[in-house]
Amino acid sequence: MIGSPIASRLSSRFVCAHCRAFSTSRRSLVEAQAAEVKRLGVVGAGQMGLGIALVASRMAKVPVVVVDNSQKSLDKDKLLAKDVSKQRITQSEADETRSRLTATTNIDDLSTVDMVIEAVPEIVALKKSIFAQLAQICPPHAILATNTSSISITQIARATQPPAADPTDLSAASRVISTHFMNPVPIQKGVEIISGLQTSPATLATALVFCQRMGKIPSQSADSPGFLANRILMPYINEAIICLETGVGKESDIDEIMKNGTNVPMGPLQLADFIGLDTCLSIMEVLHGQLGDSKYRPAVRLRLMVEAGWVGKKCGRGFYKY
Ligand SMILES: NC(=O)c1ccc[n+]([C@@H]2O[C@H](COP(=O)([O-])OP(=O)(O)OC[C@H]3O[C@@H](n4cnc5c(N)ncnc54)[C@H](O)[C@@H]3O)[C@@H](O)[C@H]2O)c1
Repeated sequence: MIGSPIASRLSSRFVCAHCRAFSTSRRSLVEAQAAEVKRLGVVGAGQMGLGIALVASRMAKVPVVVVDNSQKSLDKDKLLAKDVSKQRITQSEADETRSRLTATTNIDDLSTVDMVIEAVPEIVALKKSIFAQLAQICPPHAILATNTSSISITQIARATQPPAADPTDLSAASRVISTHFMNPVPIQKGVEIISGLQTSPATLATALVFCQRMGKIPSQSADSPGFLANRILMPYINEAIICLETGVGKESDIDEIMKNGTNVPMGPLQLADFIGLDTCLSIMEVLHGQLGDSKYRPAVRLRLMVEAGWVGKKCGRGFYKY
């Protein structure tokens, strides 16, 4: 979809007055095609899903149904407490944001949403099974979005059709799209929007407009392994891990030189810990498997860390201890 009329309509930040007028008319075309999202569903209440739910509630002010198969993930008594104590948000804003969230372990509770965003772990079979269920449970107009970091949207969309179904019946598949939010969702402005082969222009328009209502700045990528953000970011992180395992540098030196030398808030190993080493490994496997180039081979140390269960900040240990 890169370069499509829809792609160009939102990239009007640095254009001349003439082009801006042109883009504005394109933007209204998109807005005209977009459906209003009055109620959102989120599947997976981990670090990304919870962030998406909070930002949608706070910024777009929509009720959000949050589904997770683990009650532990849904028990978030202290949600937003840190933001209140750091004065990033007032107590009443936090109360209002929380009041729009409904937590449940029952995926059938998504039967009344206009859009759902899936954020379960980066496992192909799991995502496919969730989308097969969403196609059955959600209303026939609902947008079915995934937060996948690397899995093909076309492949996920195909999972909404039973295996024996006619592949040209796009009633559900045309509503599948990726809204790939960046971590941490409340802070990062960027979101990558990726259409599969089956995605309709109306689905794209609805996703673009809703992400803007959430206060995000969408960029579009083709449905290609890793899309844009992880095609660039993950080989960088993987190379940092190879530098560590081959003794080119130790953790602190690798992170400090990249932090102080490229003006990023954290170095690649610390960033990997924040993303989750399990997620990093899954993405490298997708890049390696689907692009077939040995330059995407996951670092041996990355695989070992995941095997040890040291998957980063979320478990208390990764390249650093938390
Ligand atoms: N972590 C990042 O930096 C990052 C950034 C962008 C995109 N992503 C993508 O977002 C997705 C989620 O990543 P995360 O880091 O939030 O993972 P996470 O492990 O923090 O959370 C996943 C959640 O999904 C729940 N879950 C598992 N199976 C489920 C099921 N069958 N039904 C309902 N809930 C289920 C788990 O209980 C957990 O709460 C992945 O696709 C990942 O690639 C992650």
